[in-house]
Amino acid sequence: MSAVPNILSIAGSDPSGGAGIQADLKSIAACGGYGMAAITALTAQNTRGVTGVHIPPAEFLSAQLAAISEDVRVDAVKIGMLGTAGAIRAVTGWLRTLPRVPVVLDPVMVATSGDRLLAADADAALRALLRMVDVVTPNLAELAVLAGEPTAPSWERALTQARAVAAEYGVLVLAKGGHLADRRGGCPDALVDSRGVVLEVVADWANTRNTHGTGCSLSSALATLYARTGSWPDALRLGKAWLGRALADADALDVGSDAGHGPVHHFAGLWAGERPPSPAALVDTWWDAIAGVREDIDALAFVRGLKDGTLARADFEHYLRQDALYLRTYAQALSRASALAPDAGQQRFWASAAAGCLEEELQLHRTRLGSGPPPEPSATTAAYLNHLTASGRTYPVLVAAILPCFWLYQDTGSRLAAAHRDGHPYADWLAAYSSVEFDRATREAVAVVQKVALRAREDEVADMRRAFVESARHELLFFAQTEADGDPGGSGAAFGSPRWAVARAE
Ligand SMILES: Nc1ncnc2c1ncn2[C@@H]1O[C@H](COP(=O)(O)OP(=O)(O)OP(=O)(O)O)[C@@H](O)[C@H]1O
Ligand SMILES: Cc1ncc(COP(=O)(O)O)c(N)n1
Repeated sequence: MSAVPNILSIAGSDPSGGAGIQADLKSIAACGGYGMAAITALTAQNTRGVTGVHIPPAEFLSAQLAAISEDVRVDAVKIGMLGTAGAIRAVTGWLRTLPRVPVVLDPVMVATSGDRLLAADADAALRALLRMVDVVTPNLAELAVLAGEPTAPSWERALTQARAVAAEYGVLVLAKGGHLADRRGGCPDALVDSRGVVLEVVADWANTRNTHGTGCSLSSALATLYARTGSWPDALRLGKAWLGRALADADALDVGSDAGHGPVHHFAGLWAGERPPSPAALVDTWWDAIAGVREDIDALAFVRGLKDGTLARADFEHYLRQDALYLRTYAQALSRASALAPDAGQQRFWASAAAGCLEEELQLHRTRLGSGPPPEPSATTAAYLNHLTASGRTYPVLVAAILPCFWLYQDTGSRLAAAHRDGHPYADWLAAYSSVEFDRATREAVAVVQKVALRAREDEVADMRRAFVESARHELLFFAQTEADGDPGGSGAAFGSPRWAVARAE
């Protein structure tokens, strides 16, 4: 069996190419699927609105669907504009003839332009179809119609409506925040079941008029990515990241007049050399993979003592001395990442992280330890440094190895920050790792590594993930080391040598 899933869109045609089956086929291809389309309706529309709708007989829709399923394995279905109750019945009848297949329903009722795309008498048929699908993806107005309420005035209310719809129809509801009036937070979407939110993802707002067809695009991306991953939350994470890229670059296309809403750029990532979204390349899944390491870090006597202030001063100073050694080499790793970076933005980010690491974090150590001679690295420190050094051969693996030091400190630091109180003996440490600046730097580091992972080859992505997990394990061991198991003079060969020159020469 091919690894490329066959995805069927049952939807209307938008001849201007931004919404409907045209958007679906582009989205399916961009997300790594083979796209098929059974057409429910022809619209005459452009970026400014719909001027006509022609609906072929429902029997002809049934004939298209039968022709497909008699010959082609269908791995997932996306349903968009249906137009009439007759078309909906044709689809429900056809779905009953199939073996179990994942279905995403985008309940297209009204276009962004305000034009009606579903007959008023089709309501009951649509509700019957709802019971047969896995996920329904209404916008705020459609969600309100399904819930039988006025449009939600807030995101919290939308989530309550989504939960009610999920319970009534036995489906997952993807509530979408694209039409939220309050734009202070990012643009949220949430996958909701009858018990509440399963996953919420928040994207930056794209500052563009060109949002025509975002709902069509997201729902077909979801169907495709579910067929590839077998997980609705993963499909949402990947689909939302992909759509964010398509929205961010929408203005690079020149489709329609300024008065209209143009399409998103479905192939923005692919044309820039990225691969179709892949779950392995999702940095969030790496983070999930180290959940056990994170729990172990929280459970360490060292971390608990750091939090409540009971940690012995000698243990903290031993840790700090090793950390000072570590940070000098870590700054070299950051500088090497800067040297290898493919563009000026990433080059600057890593260079400023290296400078920040040397200036601010080491300052903390100097204040605490004075300026005595550097100690020898313990075996634990040396092992971590050697891992960083060995990871320095390629940029993708290096930045993946660098990331846990940001992410785990930001994560641990933000939770320890709650323990901050006047007179806390380690207040300066707690403040350094829970600062707004460190949060921002960590978010940017995650975003850069995510960008690199999406461009990397599959074997490189696997190496990146391994390097990330390995660094996370070293972080745990680093926190866990105490004076007692340090081994001054041990395998500390890595420190103090021009390690990147060594790494290159190997
Ligand atoms: N300006 C924006 N910036 C970022 N994401 C957006 C923006 N507008 C819409 N989205 C995202 O696009 C997807 C579609 O959301 P929306 O709520 O607009 O649904 P829709 O109305 O069905 O779409 P359409 O505009 O195609 O009708 C969601 O993932 C939403 O979060
Ligand atoms: C054929 C067709 N299907 C769906 C939509 C909804 O998309 P949007 O709300 O972005 O206009 C549309 N305009 N045309």
